[in-house]
Amino acid sequence: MEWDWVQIRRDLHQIPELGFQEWKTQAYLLDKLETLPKNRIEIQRWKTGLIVKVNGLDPKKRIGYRTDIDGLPIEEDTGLSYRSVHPGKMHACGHDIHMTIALGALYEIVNEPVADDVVFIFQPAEEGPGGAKPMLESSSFQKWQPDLLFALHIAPEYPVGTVAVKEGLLFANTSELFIDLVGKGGHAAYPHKSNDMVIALTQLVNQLQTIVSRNIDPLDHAVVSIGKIRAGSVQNSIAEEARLEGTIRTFQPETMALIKERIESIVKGIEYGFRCEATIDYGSNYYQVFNDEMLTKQFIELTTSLEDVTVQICTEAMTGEDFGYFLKEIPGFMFWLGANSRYGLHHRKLTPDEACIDTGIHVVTNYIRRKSEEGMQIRP
Ligand SMILES: CC(=O)N[C@@H](CCC[C@H](N)C(=O)O)C(=O)O
Repeated sequence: MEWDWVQIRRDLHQIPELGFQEWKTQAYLLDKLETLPKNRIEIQRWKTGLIVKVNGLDPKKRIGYRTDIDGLPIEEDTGLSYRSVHPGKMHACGHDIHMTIALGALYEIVNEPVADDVVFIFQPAEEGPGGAKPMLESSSFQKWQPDLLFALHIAPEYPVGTVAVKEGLLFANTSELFIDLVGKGGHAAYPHKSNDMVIALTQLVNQLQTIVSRNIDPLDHAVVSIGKIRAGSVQNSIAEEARLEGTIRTFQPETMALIKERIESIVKGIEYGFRCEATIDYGSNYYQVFNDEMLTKQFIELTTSLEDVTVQICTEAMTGEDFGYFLKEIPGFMFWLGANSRYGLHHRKLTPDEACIDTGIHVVTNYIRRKSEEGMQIRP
């Protein structure tokens, strides 16, 4: 049976689910896989994710391809007829496209198998709390652990038909950041009898913004972004509690440690200065995405030879990806796939051009086929 990629993408787009809650998504993927010849594939469920092995004709190695499957807690504002039916949740990072491309490549390989086994990994919780690390450590993953692993991420800023990649560091080290402040609430007319957490929080936000500008070597790179703040409950009451939520990004692991040290000092100062109590939680931390040099070089060569695909060498980005944990253990790489959207990743109006799905399937399938033609070899 022929699959309609655009329809699949739209179906998935409508049902975004947060990390480790991707039950409907898993059921949808299983429904599709159910229609494939039973003797060609084997499936393992892992939490809300899936690991699917397409059996090779004469397997000498396992080639792995990974997609993430979760959505974000963002209210969609695209106005699309197939917009999210889950209020407050959206596929705003392109994982609906990623899943469709994975299904597409899987379908191609099932219909025209290669010599080697090909393992397709549908990984939950990339946006948080992080599915890659526990999945990598699971017995399900280890049963079919691939010898090499690759993945893609859509890139709204590149036109469709573009693959952007580089050897070595591609994505940053990341850490989430949650800080809670507790002071003393009271009537807005009696500020001297309270410890106002609105003031403490705004001071804290401003002071955190001095870390990159004043403590980090200008030749190094780092980001401290606060994406959400919350304090108080009503306009004429002094806020007793406040919370900020953000993220830290660095290219060097040591810079991450330095930033955390500075955050802790600043928070101590806020506690002292505003007579409040603070707690810091670093949430989930992701290891940098570091592309294997030889495999990336070879991927560039193999992809450059494709008609209608332009390969660009990009610079590293401050985005994070828990795919970095896989690459720490298994040789492989990640690349950007041009998706041409006026609005960027994590934007409520993100609208990737669906034409990128065909390019993605083509690039991924071509790499798997060419790699399998090499026999035992993993490295070029
Ligand atoms: C590609 C992408 O956008 N990835 C996310 C990964 C989230 C990491 C974590 N939740 C954090 O905020 O630190 C990103 O935000 O870069």
